Order: sequence, then C-alpha cells, then structure tokens
Amino acid sequence: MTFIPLMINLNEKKVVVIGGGSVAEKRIRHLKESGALITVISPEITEEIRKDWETGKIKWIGKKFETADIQDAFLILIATSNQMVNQSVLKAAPSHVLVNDATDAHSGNVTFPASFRRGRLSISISTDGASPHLSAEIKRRIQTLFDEDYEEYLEFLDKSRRLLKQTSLSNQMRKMLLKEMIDERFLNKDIQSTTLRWFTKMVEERRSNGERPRE
Ligand SMILES: C[C@@]1(CC(=O)O)c2cc3[nH]c(cc4nc(cc5[nH]c(cc(n2)[C@H]1CCC(=O)O)[C@@](C)(CC(=O)O)[C@@H]5CCC(=O)O)C(CC(=O)O)=C4CCC(=O)O)c(CCC(=O)O)c3CC(=O)O
Ligand SMILES: NC(=O)C1=CN([C@@H]2O[C@H](COP(=O)(O)OP(=O)(O)OC[C@H]3O[C@@H](n4cnc5c(N)ncnc54)[C@H](O)[C@@H]3O)[C@@H](O)[C@H]2O)C=CC1
Repeated sequence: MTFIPLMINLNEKKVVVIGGGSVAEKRIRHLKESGALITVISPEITEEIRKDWETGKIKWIGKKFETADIQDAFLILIATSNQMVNQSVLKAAPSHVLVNDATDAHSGNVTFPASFRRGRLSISISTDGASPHLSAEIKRRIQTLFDEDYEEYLEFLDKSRRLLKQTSLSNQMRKMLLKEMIDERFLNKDIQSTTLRWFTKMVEERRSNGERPRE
C-alpha cells in the first residue's frame, strides 16, 4: 500500500481543524487559498488564527474536541499535541472522510507534501512521512530551477494550446508544435507574443475560409 498524489478542489468544502497551535496555523495559511470553509476546534488559538477569525476568514469554536464536531466534514486535520485527543478524533472520523494527522503520516488517509506554485504550475514533494525536512530541502532546490517567469509561461502555453485547437492544423502538427514550445527559449516574452500572433492569424484565416473551428 502506498499513498498516491492527487490534486484536490476544496472550494466551499467544510474543513475541520482540531487544534489551534503553530501546525494548525501553517495548514490554515495554506488552506485559505483553496476557498475551503474552515472551522477550528480548539480551546486556544495562535495570534494569526485569531486574526483570521476576527476578519471572518475562518470559524473558531473555542472548546475541546467532541465527536459531533467532525460529522459533516469533508476533510479533517488533526493538529493537537495531545496524542489521546488525536486518537479519539481518528476513532470518531467517519470512514468516507479525508483525514490528515499532522503527527503521523500513516494514521490518516491524506498527507501534506512540501509544495510551491508558479501560477498554474504546482510542484509537490513527499517522503511518505520519512523526512519532512528532506521534502522542504528538495523543494528549495527545485524552486531555483523554476523562477517567476514560469507563471506567464504557463499562461502562454495555455493560450497557445487553446488557439491551436481552433486551427486547421493536423493533430500530428499540433502535437509537434505543443512539444516544440516546451523549450527555455519560449520563456522569452517577445517569442511568446510572436508565437501567439502567428497562431491567432491561423485561426482567423480558418474562420475567413468559412471553416468551423474544432470542438
Ligand atoms: C506527515 C506530515 C504531516 C502531514 O501530512 O500533515 C508531517 C509530519 C511531521 N512533521 C514533523 C516535523 C517537522 N515538519 C517540518 C516541516 C514540514 N512538514 C511537512 C509535512 C509533513 N510533516 C507531512 C509529511 C511530509 C512528507 O512526507 O515529506 C512539510 C513538508 C509540508 C507542510 O507542513 O506544509 C513541511 C515543510 C514545508 C516547507 O518548508 O515547504 C519540520 C521542519 C520545519 O518546521 O522547518 C519539522 C521539524 C523537523 C523534523 O522533525 O523533521 C513531525 C515531528 C513532530 C515532533 O517531533 O513532534 C511530524 C510527525 C511525525 O511524522 O513524526
Ligand atoms: N506536520 C508538521 O509539519 C508538524 C507536526 N508536528 C506535530 O503536530 C502536533 C501539534 O504541534 P503544535 O501545533 O506545534 O502544538 P501546539 O502545542 O502549539 O498546539 C496544540 C493545540 O492543540 C489544542 N488542543 C489541545 N487539546 C485539545 C482538545 N482536546 N481539543 C481541541 N484542541 C486541543 C491547543 O489548544 C493548541 O492550540 C505536535 O504533536 C507535533 O507532533 C509538529 C511539527 C511539525
């Protein structure tokens, strides 16, 4: 049995965080980007979590964990430093719910990798719980290989791909061009604009010939 990587859409999904310390804070910082509806269950919370609560970004219930807190959750994050509490959350979690245990990779069914984004490019590293430090170190090394220019490059690749779908080029030619653009010289913004102009022209020519665009 091994954990496999998945990307997840948490928009509007209920995420319940048990615990309000530094680990919970780190997770919440990350989760806020996802559009999840975050509820924190914890008698005490950090300054940063308190600010999120005061500004309405998250819900906080200032009490100890009880089974009823997690019954309608989509994802449960266990982040207290009390192993007895963590065990009782694990026991109470419905079997179909996603559970992350920050204190033990294998006791839940999802783990958090080290990750970073460059716009629509996202890169994640996991060590199956063996060494979070190594994940973080590998992330730092990979970050230097993919600089901020990748954000725009991804947008360029997306636009190009959409335009190419609307041209009358053969599938083979389209694939060849898409592959050709996976080259460092296309990180250059001038080359990007020239390429997009060329693709746009091909689409317009197709339209003016009265041909329907591809579906
Ligand atoms: C299972 C998992 C939790 C999950 O999935 O929720 C987990 C578990 C544990 N972490 C522990 C400790 C530390 N974790 C970090 C850092 C990170 N931990 C992250 C993920 C994960 N950590 C998941 C597995 C990821 C994988 O498989 O590689 C990262 C990658 C991502 C993130 O947290 O967002 C993030 C780096 C982010 C970045 O920089 O990018 C540091 C370093 C630091 O803080 O600087 C330390 C201290 C040094 C040390 O102990 O190694 C302990 C022991 C606690 C204790 O001793 O009390 C446990 C429990 C255990 O397993 O023992
Ligand atoms: N995944 C990771 O990256 C890391 C995980 N850890 C693990 O995460 C655990 C938590 O670490 P920290 O956040 O630093 O601990 P912490 O001590 O700062 O916070 C613990 C939180 O749990 C809350 N809590 C205690 N009893 C509770 C209960 N009955 N119900 C609800 N909330 C309760 C407290 O109010 C507090 O907010 C540690 O046990 C550690 O093993 C630690 C470092 C990194």
